[in-house]
Amino acid sequence: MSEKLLEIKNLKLHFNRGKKNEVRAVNDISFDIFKGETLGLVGESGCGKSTTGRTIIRLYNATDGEVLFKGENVHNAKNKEKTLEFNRSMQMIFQDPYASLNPRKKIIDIIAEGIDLHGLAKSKEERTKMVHDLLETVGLNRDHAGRYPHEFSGGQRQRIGIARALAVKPEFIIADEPISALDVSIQAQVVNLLKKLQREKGLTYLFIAHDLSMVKYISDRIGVMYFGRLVELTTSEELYKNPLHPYTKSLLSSIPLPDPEHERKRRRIPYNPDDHDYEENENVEMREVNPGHFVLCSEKEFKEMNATASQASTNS
Ligand SMILES: Nc1ncnc2c1ncn2[C@@H]1O[C@H](COP(=O)(O)OP(=O)(O)OP(=O)(O)O)[C@@H](O)[C@H]1O
Repeated sequence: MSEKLLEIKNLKLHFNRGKKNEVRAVNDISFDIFKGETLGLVGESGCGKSTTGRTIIRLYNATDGEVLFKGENVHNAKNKEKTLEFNRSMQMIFQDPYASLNPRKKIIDIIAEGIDLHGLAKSKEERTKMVHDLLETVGLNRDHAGRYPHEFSGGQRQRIGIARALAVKPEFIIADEPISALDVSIQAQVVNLLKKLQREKGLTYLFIAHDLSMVKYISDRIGVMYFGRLVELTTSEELYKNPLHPYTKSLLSSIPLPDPEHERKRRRIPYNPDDHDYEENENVEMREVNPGHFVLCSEKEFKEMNATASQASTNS
């Protein structure tokens, strides 16, 4: 899993740029996404997860920085064909499947939007067959093609959203809180469908979530965001076992524990951002504290983390 599908380099997205009240929704973040992996992106509401996803996929023009897809800059495509190819290769699944499905369109036309746009079907029959196959792929059936969005449950609508994304044979899918609007009983079904599709089609996911237990289950690696910054990035296992950034520690301590006895004693570890002078301190960057484990820190913090890590390994 070492081939880079996407490289996000010093990406920035500021709203109201140049004016007062500028919101640095994405503030200089860099990371790679490897082919075939699921990279989870977590953090509290408003930290910039959705804006990061939307900027990667070009729903927003980046204020600064680069997004490379297979080595090519997606914000600066060299011609119209390239732009269309990026549009096709990178798809998005949204949180609220109802809001993202046109209520006046039949399911067949919703799913076939991308097929039509990219001219992927040679005939009407082929278009219909493609939609029928897609419906079956996502666990629905061909009879659903002639119905309208309001005739479906939340989970079924999300399956329709997934079929629409798959219709153009993408390589990379951003799933932006795809299960948060669904009943808990349905959430695992949709996540399992996404995992199955990933295995079968070799898809790569950026999975945006604030439910920390579900994101652990689906992700190979997880990035933690705080106020527009990526503060930590490592494998799911390592993140939960050995969180290093104080904000990650605080965020993980907010997860309720299943055992009522432990849950009663659980306290959220406070996080004080004033402990880090990130805006002023140019010395702060993502540093690799352990192999593959990146933490946003100053050189001083980096040395302290390394000293703690070697102390821990001496003691064990
Ligand atoms: N279109 C916009 N115009 C101005 N500010 C925006 C816009 N969209 C988002 N923001 C601001 O950018 C910041 C990041 O928002 P974003 O939606 O990316 O966060 P998030 O982590 O995805 O949150 P949530 O989990 O609530 O979706 C927030 O301060 C938000 O208010």
